[in-house]
Amino acid sequence: MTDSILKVDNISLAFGGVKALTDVSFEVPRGAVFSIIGPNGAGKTSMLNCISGRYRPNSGRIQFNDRDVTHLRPNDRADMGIGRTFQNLALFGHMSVLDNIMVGRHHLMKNNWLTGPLYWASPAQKEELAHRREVEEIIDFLDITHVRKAVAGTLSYGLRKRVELARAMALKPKLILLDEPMAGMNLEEKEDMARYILDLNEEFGITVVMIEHDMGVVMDISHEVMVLDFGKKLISGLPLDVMNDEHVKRAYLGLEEDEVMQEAG
Ligand SMILES: Nc1ncnc2c1ncn2[C@@H]1O[C@H](COP(=O)(O)OP(=O)(O)OP(=O)(O)O)[C@@H](O)[C@H]1O
Repeated sequence: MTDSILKVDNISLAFGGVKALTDVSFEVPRGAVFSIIGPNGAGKTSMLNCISGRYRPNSGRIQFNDRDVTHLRPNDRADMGIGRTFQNLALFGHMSVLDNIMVGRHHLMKNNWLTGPLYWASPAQKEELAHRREVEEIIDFLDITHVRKAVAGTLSYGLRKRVELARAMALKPKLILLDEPMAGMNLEEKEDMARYILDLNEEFGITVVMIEHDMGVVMDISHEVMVLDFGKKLISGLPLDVMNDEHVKRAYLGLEEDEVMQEAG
């Protein structure tokens, strides 16, 4: 039996008359890179928002590590180990890279503003140092040491996306939700980001659920792929099986088989 870190059962979500998701069920194996693909408006971001707790589904159930989290708030889910990045950049542009990443760390710190005035007491100081060390490790891992003191807003788009990933990793997630991590990137930046995603999956053991439009990337780095179409699940399975599925080719890709394979590089 597969060990699933995430189990999504019959999730439905509507905005007024718009059915964003209809009875979507799937499981994400622990340790997998799981990609969600589908045309614009298919419900991909809505699904991610249901998992992170930003949206409350109208019906269905979401289990994380065998705990029902359907009714938990986003912060509680973050505490349990669900991290995320957003489709649009959500960094504090005026703050340094280091401070932006420390924000991601905040919820792990026991010594908060209440104990802040006691900063000089050694436990708080030790804790701060330990956090800094782990954050520096992430900075090193993502090769952003050279910009750690830079103001985030001044960095290139590709670098800012990497800082955002660092901030999500700082939360020490067991599961990370990535909403189009490569959108707007050039080829080189995409290749770098794909490498970091694979490494964080393999080296840090973080399970990845990712929305991505670039089929080459999806085919390259995913262990499993799910296709959404008009809020419904079309299929999920191994990348090649999904790409070769007749419904997927017709409904989503609109490509002939040889073109599909070409797209996948
Ligand atoms: N907050 C919201 N209020 C109203 N409608 C919404 C909201 N969020 C999503 N929708 C609608 O739900 C449907 C699914 O949208 P969603 O953003 O989840 O799709 P998507 O697959 O992520 O699309 P894209 O690839 O364009 O990001 C769309 O019809 C969208 O207009």
